[in-house]
Amino acid sequence: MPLPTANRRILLIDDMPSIHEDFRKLLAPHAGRPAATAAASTLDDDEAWLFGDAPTRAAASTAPAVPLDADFELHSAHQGQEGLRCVHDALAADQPFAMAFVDMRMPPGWDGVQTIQALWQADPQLQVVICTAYTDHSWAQVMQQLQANDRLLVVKKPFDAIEVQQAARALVHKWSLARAANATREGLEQAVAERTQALRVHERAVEAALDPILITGPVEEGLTIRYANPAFHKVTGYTPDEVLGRHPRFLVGQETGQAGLHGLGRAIARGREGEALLRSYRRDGSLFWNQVRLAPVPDEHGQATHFVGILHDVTEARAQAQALAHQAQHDALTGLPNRVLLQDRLRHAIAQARREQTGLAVLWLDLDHFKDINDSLGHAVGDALLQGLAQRLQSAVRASDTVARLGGDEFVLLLPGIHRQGDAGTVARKVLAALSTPILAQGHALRASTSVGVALFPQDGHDPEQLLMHADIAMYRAKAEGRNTFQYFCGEMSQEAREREALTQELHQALERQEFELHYQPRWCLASGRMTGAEALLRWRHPHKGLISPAVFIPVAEETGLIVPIGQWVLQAACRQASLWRTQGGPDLPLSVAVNVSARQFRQHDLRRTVEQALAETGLPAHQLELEITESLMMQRHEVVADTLQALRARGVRLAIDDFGTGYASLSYLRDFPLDLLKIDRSFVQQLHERATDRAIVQAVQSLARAMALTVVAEGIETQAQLDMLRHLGCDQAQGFLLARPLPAPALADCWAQGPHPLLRGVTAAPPPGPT
Ligand SMILES: Nc1nc2c(ncn2[C@@H]2O[C@H](COP(=O)(O)O[C@H]3[C@@H](O)[C@H](n4cnc5c(=O)[nH]c(N)nc54)O[C@@H]3COP(=O)(O)O)[C@@H](O)[C@H]2O)c(=O)[nH]1
Repeated sequence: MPLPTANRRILLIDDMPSIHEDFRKLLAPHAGRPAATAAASTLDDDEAWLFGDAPTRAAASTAPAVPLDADFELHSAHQGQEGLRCVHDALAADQPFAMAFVDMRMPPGWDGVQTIQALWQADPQLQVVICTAYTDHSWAQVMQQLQANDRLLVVKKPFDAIEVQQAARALVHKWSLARAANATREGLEQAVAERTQALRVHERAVEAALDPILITGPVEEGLTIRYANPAFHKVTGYTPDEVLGRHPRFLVGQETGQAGLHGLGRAIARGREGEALLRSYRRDGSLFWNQVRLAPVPDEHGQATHFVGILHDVTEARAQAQALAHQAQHDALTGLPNRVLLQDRLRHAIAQARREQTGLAVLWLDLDHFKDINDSLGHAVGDALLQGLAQRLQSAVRASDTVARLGGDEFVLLLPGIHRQGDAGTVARKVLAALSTPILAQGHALRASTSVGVALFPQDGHDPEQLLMHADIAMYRAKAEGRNTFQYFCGEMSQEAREREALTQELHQALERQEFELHYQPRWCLASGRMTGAEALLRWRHPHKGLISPAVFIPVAEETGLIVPIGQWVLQAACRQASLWRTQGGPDLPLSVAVNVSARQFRQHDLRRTVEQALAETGLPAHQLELEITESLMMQRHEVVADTLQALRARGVRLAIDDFGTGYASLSYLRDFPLDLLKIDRSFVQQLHERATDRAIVQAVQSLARAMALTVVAEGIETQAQLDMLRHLGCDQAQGFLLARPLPAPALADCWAQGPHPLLRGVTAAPPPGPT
């Protein structure tokens, strides 16, 4: 530490003014003298100037003064009290005196001893010279009273100039040294205090840390534990006493071959930091995942004297991360792999198939009529069905196969190691068979038939996207083929899929551009031969392709949901037309109009409101509107369908079952639903002559309907023979190409105007024939 700037401030306390003069000459000879004089002075001049011829000076002159390299700064006080004030003032101004010359006898004030005691009390650093010719006390007593003789010199009068100067020089220098030593000591003390506090902070941090911390000795001493913080005990269950002196490896139990341990070992050997994830064990034997960070503590030569190990129990975080990863790759409802994981597995399976020169199959499954179940029985039942289905599928295939759910009712099976196309078909059949037994879903035994599309690697695609797309396309074909079946992908299907997509786009546009129109197929009363109503049949007047049959686009409209807005339009247009006929023909033209309503319209739309709106806007009496629904609709949740039908019926709308006899529903719906008409499907009509069973069915339907006061309409009559037979069988009404094809609205009005149908004029219905 550098010496503080030299302090040459001296305080002289003496009651004799002449003494002050003498000291000034001796210690500050240049003060008040012109610089040139001072520079030119010689030793003799100085002596003469200093001591002159005063009595005390005569004695002093015996020891001539040495020229000073610099003046001292001399301050005067003539009494002890005054001297003390000077010391106080100097300290307050942060300009302490380095030393003081104090006269021993200064009547009437304090004597030298009292003065010095007071001065030291104010400034313990002050160096003091007692100046005296004699003393009232012995020197031993003086020294004993002052008790600090290392800061005290005695100069006896008469003064020796050299002695005074040397005392001044020496004590001023001593003051500076003492001051520097003090500063150094204080600095050191402060550094030690700060360091101690810093250590306390670090120690506290280690103690308070939530993560376990271990400190070991060096490798040479076996890397044994020297310290374990409280968190170590909390996390592992081991007390410090149980671990001190042990190698930290004991935490991994028998699992000393862990890769992480090798990594840490290398870091320790190189004296570097290391990190590893270790399977570790608590005192109670339970596993915890331990993220260890190890840091050497090097000495001044870079040698590690200790290692600090910070342990982090990541068991929970790891479990959460794993759960999240699982969640990201699995379907929450069924727990099956989702699309992300499926694609990953598919990529691996393709790579493996390539390596092993084998094949694989992708089966795309879509539940038949799942939406009906979901909407009619509720989502909880739908979910339970999907869960049951997931289990069924898993047990139908091998553990090495993947069953994934892509969402909704779409599942995919990935079958690696398929060598022949037939093998995939075998699995598809197995799956269909597995689903043939009903699945119990929240108390409902549901038969979940499915349509399956099969795509094979390598022939149907080389990457996951292509294979999935082609399996999906094949599934659509399976659906088109009547569902509950499977189809292999073939090239032409891609074309079909593209066409279906294009058709969907065009249907959207058709709705916007109002390219739809309705044709009306009349229905005739077999007894009177008069037209009773007409079935509204949708047509699409395509700007380039001409008139398109609904058979082409209705299935796509149903699939895509477009049937809902299209159906709304049909209902409006049919009611408007029937109302127009009524206006034109008056009450004499009480034609009812029949509108086909698809199951999807029931599902996705508030049909009651649509019907109500159509009737209200067109003014058509409700009893002139007939809604044709299919038997499959009856399969849906009874109460919902029944409620809607009841409400419509209560409103006066008539209800007909279309294609009667082709669905799978139980006949109980005839009892449960408020029906008005049964329309016998044309498949029974067309072979009436060839098939006695069809005749029997028609006859049975007729009897049933009569018993339930329902009107029976036979549709699809193409020949006179069919007409005759139906008349014999007692049908109420007839519809078919024989009588009239679907007609544009104006043509239908003309047809009505012609009165009873020529083929039905003057004929009365014959009694039903006997059994054949
Ligand atoms: N949801 C809706 N479905 C509709 C609507 N309009 C029609 N459709 C359905 O489209 C299917 C095909 O209808 P279309 O081509 O109009 O055929 C109808 C008749 O033309 C046809 N028909 C009538 N008589 C005969 C016949 O003697 N021979 C014969 N081969 N075909 C005949 O039958 C169809 C009417 O059938 P159906 O509805 O079952 O009474 C068809 O399924 C329509 O339902 C619509 O607006 N919405």
